[in-house]
This record gives sequence, structure tokens and C-alpha cells, in this order.
Amino acid sequence: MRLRYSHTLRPLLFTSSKLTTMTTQTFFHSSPFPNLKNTLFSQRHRFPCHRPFFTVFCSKPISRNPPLPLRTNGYHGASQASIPRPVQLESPVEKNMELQLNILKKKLEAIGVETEMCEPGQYNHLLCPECLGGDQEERSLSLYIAPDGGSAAWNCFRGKCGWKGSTQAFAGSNSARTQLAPVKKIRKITEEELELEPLCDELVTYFSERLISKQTLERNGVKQRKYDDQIVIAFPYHQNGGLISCKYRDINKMFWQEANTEKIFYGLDDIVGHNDIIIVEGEMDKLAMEEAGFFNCVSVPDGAPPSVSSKEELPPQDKDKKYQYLWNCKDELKKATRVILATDGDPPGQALAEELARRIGKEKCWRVRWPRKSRSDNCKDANEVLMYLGPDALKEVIENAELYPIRGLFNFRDYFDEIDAYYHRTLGYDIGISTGWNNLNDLYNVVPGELTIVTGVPNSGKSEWIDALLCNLNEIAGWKFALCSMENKVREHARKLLEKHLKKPFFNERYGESVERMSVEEFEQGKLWLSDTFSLIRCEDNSLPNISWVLDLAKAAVLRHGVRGLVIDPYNELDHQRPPNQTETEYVSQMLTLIKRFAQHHGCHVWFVAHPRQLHNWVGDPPNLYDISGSAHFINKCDNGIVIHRNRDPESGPIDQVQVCVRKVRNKVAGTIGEAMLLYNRVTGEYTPSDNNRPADRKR
Ligand SMILES: Nc1ncnc2c1ncn2[C@@H]1O[C@H](COP(=O)(O)OP(=O)(O)OP(=O)(O)O)[C@@H](O)[C@H]1O
Repeated sequence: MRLRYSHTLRPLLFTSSKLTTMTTQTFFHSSPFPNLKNTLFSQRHRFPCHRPFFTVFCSKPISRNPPLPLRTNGYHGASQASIPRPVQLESPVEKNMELQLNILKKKLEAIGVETEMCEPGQYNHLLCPECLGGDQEERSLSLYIAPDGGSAAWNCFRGKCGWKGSTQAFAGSNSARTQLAPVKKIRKITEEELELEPLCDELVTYFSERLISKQTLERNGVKQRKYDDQIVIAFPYHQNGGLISCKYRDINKMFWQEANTEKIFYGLDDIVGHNDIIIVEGEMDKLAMEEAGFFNCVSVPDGAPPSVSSKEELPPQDKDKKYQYLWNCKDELKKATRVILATDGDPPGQALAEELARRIGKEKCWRVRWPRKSRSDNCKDANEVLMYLGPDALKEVIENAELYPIRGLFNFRDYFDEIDAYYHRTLGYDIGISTGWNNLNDLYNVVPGELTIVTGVPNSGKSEWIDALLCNLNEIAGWKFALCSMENKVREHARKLLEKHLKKPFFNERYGESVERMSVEEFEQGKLWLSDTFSLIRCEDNSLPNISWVLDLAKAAVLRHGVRGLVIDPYNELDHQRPPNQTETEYVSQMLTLIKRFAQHHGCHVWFVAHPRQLHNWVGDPPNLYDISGSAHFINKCDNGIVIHRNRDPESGPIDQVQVCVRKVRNKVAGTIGEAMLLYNRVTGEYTPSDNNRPADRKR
């Protein structure tokens, strides 16, 4: 049980004769009652255990006597043996140790003891299914399985649990749970038996310093109890008006609860019939809520866990020991339409809210935001809000409760920061960067996080155009890129990029004509630019890379070099093996989903080159995006679809003319459908806008 109360008012020492008020410093460092804590602890030993003490694991020396035969009903709640002992079985089963070990393990597993790693003849340290090892999740259950696998005995060493018992493989029936589970005797208690008394004036004052009124204390039946000359606060837990349990709080803010009583919410009767229920983390918070006018409030009995359980699945109700108080009133919770989780603002408090919400159903849970109590600190719970800001502020906290977040379910409000940045254009580039060719400005702009599919018949200049675009984007916005261009030899790719960057040919021979070749100095400077601007994704061995491999490396390039664009050229150079039951259409759809997720997640633009299928009776027109071989998903899933086409017939028009057909633009901020003409400079590989916006006439 983890209870965390740290109210900042002066702590008090309660004695039956008088109640002494001290400063915090005095209280912690020079208590006039050095033995007080010990006294309280020893007193408390009458209460802390939730189970009766058994003596199976008492500290006597190991007996040399032959082991006592175990009872045959399978469960021993209280053996007198000094340590768990192997049990001799006189039956044919003796011959089959494996069988009996399996049966034994099944019985143990039926009561929640995980035996997978357990070996016979050894002490195994496991998580106790009764207490789950407390907040620290200690492996506090010591389980001993006899060497022959025929019997087992266990004990949880956590003082607050102490669960112990033993069983045999072949004793009784196999319905182990009912036999093995310790029969807890729930005590019936009365205020008289507990010797609860009305609060003394000093304690009433103590509460009033926390702004809890006498009226609230009386309505909730808050009492006191004497332990010799010490007084502790008693919070009686009621259900249907009857006393179910009682929790005590001493001067050291230590808590303990009546043993062998049922775990219920504190204030349970107050939520009966209410549509709105508030759940808080401590009794003081429940009382504080009342001061703000909220009676429909309960407190958890056991405080908060240190963190949210790592297990995704909730345990079955009967094994969900820590939250039995919830299951004990599941009808009330079911009837409620709104459950406001007002647990503490610290990480354990938030973990508690999450655990409660998982069990109650997040769809009807709400949560609160604790207001500031100072410039640097927030209030951490209801009582602090009451003390620092007053009842109206606490009322406001509850009235302003927000829907409890559900993973995957959002509101636009959750994205307002991002939407603001988009509106105010503070992130740059969100409405897209110009390609650098002004006649394309209305048609296509490069938006981070989008996917552009580029297609065109073979040799149409797709790769050349993308390279030229990257050089422009680098010049305009300093973007860096990852290139996965499997068709290109690295040195050829370097040549093409350098020519565009330096606007000079790499060689003079054949294509350089009379244009001055790039100098050695320019070449050296260009190499530095290449290294700085591009990351190469290449599969150096003979195997073809698959899309996940490419995206993983692209992610590394984003994180390591800050690349803003990825080119995958072309699609057919990737490995596209798919499971036999998956169609190519399904495969393409999945692959494009992966690419788009990568693009969005890293704010990286992706250009993906895909070839059209073989076109029959082709008359030289630009292909259609639906002609892309593989699947219509290329056009369906991309943000932008571009066809690069060029005239190859000198009689139809200039052959350096390149047609950029923007066939799909999903985001109207980025552009629109249309065509623009560029002129290709064969010497430097540069493109410039063409004055002639008419495509060449094609021979038919
Ligand atoms: N408008 C043009 N005029 C003349 N040659 C061009 C033109 N555009 C590109 N080229 C040349 O065509 C060749 C192929 O270009 P590129 O590799 O970019 O085509 P591609 O469409 O990517 O080809 P593939 O489909 O085979 O991958 C290059 O040598 C390039 O210099």
C-alpha cells in the first residue's frame, strides 16, 4: 500500500492528555517522543496484516523428523512445519514425477502462481498473486516445490500480505482455485469494538487548519482512537450505513487499516444513485470536496501505484487484488455517466487515474487540472486547492474537468498549437516551397511530409528533373536529401548533380560542346557540397533492399543529417516479395502507407519514381497516372502525381522541351492540376521555364 500525503500544514503530535503543535522542523528533527514511531508501529502490529498469521514459515530450525503427511483436500492454510517440506506420496504416481509436477503446476497456476520457471527442490521467488508484491512489485512469494514434484508450499514475505499455504498434486479434485485460495474471513466490526471516540477539540482544530469543518467531520463520522497514550485519527469506511473497515492515520502520516476487512471506497454511500462521481486519492481530499459542495465523492482506500502496470491486459476481476474496492461497487460505477478522476497531480496520482480509467472505461472518465498555488508549483490535490485557493477554486477545478484522453481519439483542440503555427506560418515551408521554376509556382510546391509520385515513359527525364528540383530546393531553402537511386552509378549521379549545381559540364567531350568545363577548384568545392547535401542509401551487395530497409536508413539520415527530402528511384528496383495470400494491390497500398507515415512523421518530402506499364499502341502522349504498373493505389494514395514527358521528334517541336504534367494535387495550398513547360539544357542538365507553354504536336 502506497500512501502519499504531504500536506504542508504544521504537523501535530496527538496524545490523549494533550495535543502538541510543533513546527515542521522540530517535528522532524527533534521529536520529544523518540520512541513514538516505534510505539505506534508495535501497536499497529495488531492491525496491519490482511491475513491471519500462519506459522508455516516461522524461524524454527529445520525439523529432522520425517515429514508429516499432508491433508488430502489439497490446501493447507496453517501447517505447523518449520519450513515447507517435500511430501512423500505413496501411490503409483510416485513413479511418474513429471506427471505429478505438471498437475501440481496447473493447480498453482489456477491460483495465480506463475510456475513456468520453477524447479522442484528449490525455493523460487515469485510475484505474489494476492498482493502483487505491493507498490514495488517485489517478488515476495517464496514457493518451494518438493523434489518429486508432488507438493508445494508457499509464503509471501510481505508483512502486509503474508499469504501462505501448501498443496499436493494428487490431493482432492483439480479445481485448485477453490481449494487453494486462502479462505479469508472478513471480520464484522463495530465502532464499540474498535473503541472509536469522538474527535477531541485539538483534532477538530487540526482539521479546521486544513479547512475541513466540524460539520463535514461529523457527517463522515471521522473519529479518533487511543493507543495507550497516543491518539490517531480514525476514518470509518461505511457501506449501506454499516461499518465495513476503518483506516487510521497517525502523527507521522502513517496509515493502516483494520485487517481482514473488505476493501471499499471511502464515502461509498455518498455516490449511490449519482450520475456524476468524483474519485480522489485520500480521505482528506474526499472531505475537502465536501467543503466545495461535492458530496458525490469517494476516496480510494490504498493510495496510488508508483506507475501504470506494464501489462496491457487487465487481470481478471478475482485476481485484480489492488482494485477490489472498484469491483466491489461496480454496479454504482456502471450506473454513473461521468466519473471525474481527481487523483493527485504527481506521477503516481496520474498512474492511479490511468488504472482507474482502464477499469471504469475511459469513455466516461474525466480528469482535472490542478491549478497553480505559486509561480512554480501546482496544487497537487483537492485539499491543497481548498487550503491555498479556497472552495470556489476547487469547485472550478471540478467544473472545468476535461474528457479523459483515449489513445487514438483526439479533438482539434489537441492540435491548436500546430494549427496556430500553420496559420501564422511560423514553421516555414508549410504552404510549400517553390520548385524554383516560376511557371510551376501555381501548380506544384513542395510541402514537407507529402508524397509525390513521379512517372513517365522510360528515358523521359524523370530522374534528371528530380535532381534539378533537389538542386533548386537546396539553393532556395538549404534542404538536404537522402537518395535511394539504385539505377544510378554513384559517380554518374555525382556528375549530374555537380553539373546542375555548378551550371557547367563535368566533361567537354561529346556533350560539353564549347561551354567551359568545371575547374578543379569548382569540382573540389562541388564535392564538399555533395557531401554536405546528400546522403546515399545504397545496397552494396547483390540483394535488393525492401522498403522498410530504405525507410529505416532514411530515418537515420533525417536524425543524423537533418535531411528534408527522400528520393526513391525507381519503385521496381526494390524488393517486392509479398506473402502468397497478398495481392500486388494490397502490397502497394501497404508500402505506400509506410512511406507516407515516414514522410509525415519526419516532415520529410518523398519523391517516389514509378514506371508506367507497357503501353500498347502508344502514340507518344504522356502516360496517365493510372498507367503506373502495379496498382491504382499509386495515384490514390499519393499527395501529388507528376508525369514528366518530353518531345523526341524534332518535327513536332523543340526536343529540349520538357512537359511537367501535374496530374494530382491533394492539397490546394500546394498547387493545382495543370501543365508547365521547361527547357532542358543538355550540357549542364539544368531546366529553365519555357516561354512556349504548348506541348509539341504529336504525330498520330
Ligand atoms: N528534354 C530532354 N532532351 C534531351 N535529353 C534529355 C531530356 N531530358 C532528359 N534527357 C536525357 O535522357 C536521359 C535519361 O534521363 P533520365 O534518366 O532522367 O530519364 P528517366 O525517365 O529517369 O529514365 P528511366 O525511365 O529509364 O529511369 C539522360 O541522358 C538525360 O540527359
